[in-house]
Amino acid sequence: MSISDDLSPSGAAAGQGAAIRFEAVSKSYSKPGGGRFDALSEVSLDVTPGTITGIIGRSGAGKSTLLRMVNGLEVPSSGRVIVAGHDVGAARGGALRAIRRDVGMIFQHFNLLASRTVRDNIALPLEVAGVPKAQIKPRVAELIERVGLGVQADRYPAELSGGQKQRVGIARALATNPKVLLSDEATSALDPETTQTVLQLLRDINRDLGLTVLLITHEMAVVRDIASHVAVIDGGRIVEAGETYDVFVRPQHPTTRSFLSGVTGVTLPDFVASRLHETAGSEEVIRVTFAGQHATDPMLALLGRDLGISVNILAGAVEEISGRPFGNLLVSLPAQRGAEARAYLERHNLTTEVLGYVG
Ligand SMILES: Nc1ncnc2c1ncn2[C@@H]1O[C@H](COP(=O)(O)OP(=O)(O)OP(=O)(O)O)[C@@H](O)[C@H]1O
Repeated sequence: MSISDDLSPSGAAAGQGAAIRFEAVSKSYSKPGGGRFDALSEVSLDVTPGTITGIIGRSGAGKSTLLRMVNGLEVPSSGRVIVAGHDVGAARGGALRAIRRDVGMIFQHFNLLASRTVRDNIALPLEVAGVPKAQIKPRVAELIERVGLGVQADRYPAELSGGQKQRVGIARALATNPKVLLSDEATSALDPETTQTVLQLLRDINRDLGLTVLLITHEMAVVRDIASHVAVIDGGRIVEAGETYDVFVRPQHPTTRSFLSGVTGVTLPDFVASRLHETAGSEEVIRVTFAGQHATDPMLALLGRDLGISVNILAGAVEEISGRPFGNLLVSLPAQRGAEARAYLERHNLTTEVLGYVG
């Protein structure tokens, strides 16, 4: 059942166009010793229908609080969360239940019932929704097929691997045909290989069902691998948001940069990192980011040819984000020519960032 079948029209005009809209959402909690603590401050974000959108932040940044507002598990202290045109915080009773049917959720620790088989875990939301038994059976079989658990259908959670448990979680979340799937660190407890298979399943579901996926994570690699859009949250505020590719290529905020330094290739070799300092030295160490068609351009060779500046390559990688090439190089060059070299590279649409100095 869709939300609109069940809800009063009062909120219907709100949040048009966005699958989920956060409108100046704040949340504060009482502190044990008195006073208030702001877990979220004035968060505004539109999640485009059909996208996979990642919210990334450190522990305590407010990710879970934000996610849990989408299905009404948390209520904003001020502001509104609009899902498919309806104000979640204002919904009660049948209206809130309808929203929850339209918003599936998967969890880091799977949250399966140990006493129920795979089949019966997946059936649970349908039972709760009052779906007739005769309809539950074929629906569960279809879901088991979709997540590739045919062999395990009659096993209990304790007999499954982490990846299989998460597949059950995904099937259960899809049972009521939601429009939105929330993912709360769904791959954080899984090894890298299993993570990739679960991310692939989420991608397939997003593509095949046109479902909007909103995921929270503290790993930029997850965002890179799956999300078309990303919002970076820091201290309860969104500090940067946009298409993943743009945020990777032109990160604006230091928090975004620090998340990116773990994934975009390229960590400084130890022998350079240990000598790096902030005050001027004879060699400047810079990060050069290449995007789109420039990823394969021999810009550093041109720098030598046009300006006579020779560059040492310290580390580098070219990868693909949202199907587009993206390269990242760490180089050192003579510090007295640094500004000139960076201006040249920027003129050729590369992005540069000074990391420090050696010598
Ligand atoms: N019920 C609550 N009462 C008081 N403080 C809370 C409550 N829930 C969350 N907080 C606080 O709000 C802040 C944000 O918590 P939240 O769980 O949203 O962060 P998070 O980014 O999801 O972190 P993690 O990745 O560690 O789960 C934290 O400082 C947390 O301690």
